[in-house]
Amino acid sequence: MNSVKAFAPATVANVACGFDIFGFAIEEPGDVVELRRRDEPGIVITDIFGDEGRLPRNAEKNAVTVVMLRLLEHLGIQDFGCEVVLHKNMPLGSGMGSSAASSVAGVVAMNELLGNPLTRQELLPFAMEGERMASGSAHADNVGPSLLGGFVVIRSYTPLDIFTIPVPEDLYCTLVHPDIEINTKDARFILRNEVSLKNTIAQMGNVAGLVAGLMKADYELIGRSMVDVIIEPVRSILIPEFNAVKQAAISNGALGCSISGSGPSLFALSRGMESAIKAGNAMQQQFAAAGIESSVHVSAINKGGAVVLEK
Ligand SMILES: Nc1ncnc2c1ncn2[C@@H]1O[C@H](COP(=O)(O)OP(=O)(O)O)[C@@H](O)[C@H]1O
Ligand SMILES: N[C@@H](CCOP(=O)(O)O)C(=O)O
Repeated sequence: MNSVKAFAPATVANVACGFDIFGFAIEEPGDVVELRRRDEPGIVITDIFGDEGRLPRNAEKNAVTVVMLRLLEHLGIQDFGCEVVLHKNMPLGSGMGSSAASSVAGVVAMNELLGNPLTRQELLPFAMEGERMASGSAHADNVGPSLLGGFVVIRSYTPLDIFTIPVPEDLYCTLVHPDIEINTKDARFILRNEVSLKNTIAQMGNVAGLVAGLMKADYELIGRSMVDVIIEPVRSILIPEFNAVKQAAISNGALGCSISGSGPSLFALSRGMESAIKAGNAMQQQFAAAGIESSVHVSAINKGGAVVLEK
């Protein structure tokens, strides 16, 4: 095989109460990567579209290629050469798992080009290395769902224990990206290291409630459990109009609303697509009233994750 094209979707990490342990992918947008074998050794980024020239062309510094380098090292493959073209289909520092989508598309495409030596689950640690490079932390709540699809739970990081749980068929996500940028590294740096016992108890109740609500298709329970008493109060300060936009979503029928990943995007979950569209319109209008442009994506939960488009 000489060339491969792969797609990896955007993701919503944390899902309110599950900092670093919950995430799901949406259908669109997603990054697309094209790999083409070349005779000379080395991984070379030949083109990146959609990044306004902002992303590094150095393979060690770009999330899409650093994962390929680590995979080749692990497999003991030397003198391998390929050209990489990245189609960057989402903004950087968006809270939509932008770096993760590149890492996952990169590692899936490379694995395919090599004849699939590793399973999807086995690719996860390599995709996490892209997150380490981009944000200083190898968190799996974006790369996990982008790679595997479904609603992902990371029970443990050491050892890595990750699984998916079922979600109700009629559950829809509204993802609203205001036209501002927040770096995940910065948004992690401002978090406190200590959590009170009172907040730990509240958060654990909501984590349990959200898992049970999703598995039992209990929409009311899902909504009641989308409460984050630890991270959201700190990070929401970085997002202009956060409270008003969240309120707009809930007043317009969303089950719950919180920060997507480290922000600035907000996500809401709703029962049914119509309700999700209505919440999205209200959220966008609220941002617009404050002079902030935003884009809205409405999607079911993506069950399959990354896909090989061509080979
Ligand atoms: N292929 C890539 N796509 C997106 N960001 C990348 C990529 N490669 C490196 N980065 C770096 O990662 C950082 C953005 O990642 P992050 O803040 O996690 O964004 P997001 O919250 O959207 O995932 C930026 O510093 C960017 O330069
Ligand atoms: N759990 C991470 C998720 C970051 O998501 P991103 O989409 O902002 O990269 C965190 O909250 O830091």
